Amino acid sequence: METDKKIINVVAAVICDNINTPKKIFATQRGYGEFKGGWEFPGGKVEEGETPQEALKREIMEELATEIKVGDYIKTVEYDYPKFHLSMQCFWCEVVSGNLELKEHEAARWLQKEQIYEVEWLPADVSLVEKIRQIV
Ligand SMILES: Nc1nc2c([nH]c(=O)n2[C@H]2C[C@H](O)[C@@H](COP(=O)(O)OP(=O)(O)OP(=O)(O)O)O2)c(=O)[nH]1
Repeated sequence: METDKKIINVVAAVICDNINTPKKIFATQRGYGEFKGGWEFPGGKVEEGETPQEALKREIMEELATEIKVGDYIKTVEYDYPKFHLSMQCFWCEVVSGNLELKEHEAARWLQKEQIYEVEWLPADVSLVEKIRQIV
């Protein structure tokens, strides 16, 4: 990793049907910006003073108008994009209330194990997706 590169700290929610026995995961397609059209796990940048869990709950409420429960930590993705270094903490999550309305995203899909590579994941997500595929 280049030392002069900006580090962006992000949290991502792997929203699943059931946190104890996940069989389906919720993927979203970015609706704007540099990575528009790429598929990801909803989430975003952690703000100062927030825990990762607080950041995730805030982001999912903003992006999907949905309240989530944040469960176990999955992994932290470290990925060097040309313009920044991404450090992304990922957690299993479950819907508590709300309907996963797409406020910012272009599209969304619930994916089962065998469908997981049907969408074009952002480059940073590939290692996470592989780990999840071994679990669901
Ligand atoms: N939320 C999320 N971001 C991801 C994933 N994979 C990945 O490379 N990213 C990148 C895309 C963005 O550069 C960054 C997330 O920041 P963000 O969601 O706040 O995105 P943004 O650039 O639209 O920020 P902003 O305009 O809202 O400030 O991390 C992922 O699975 N989920």
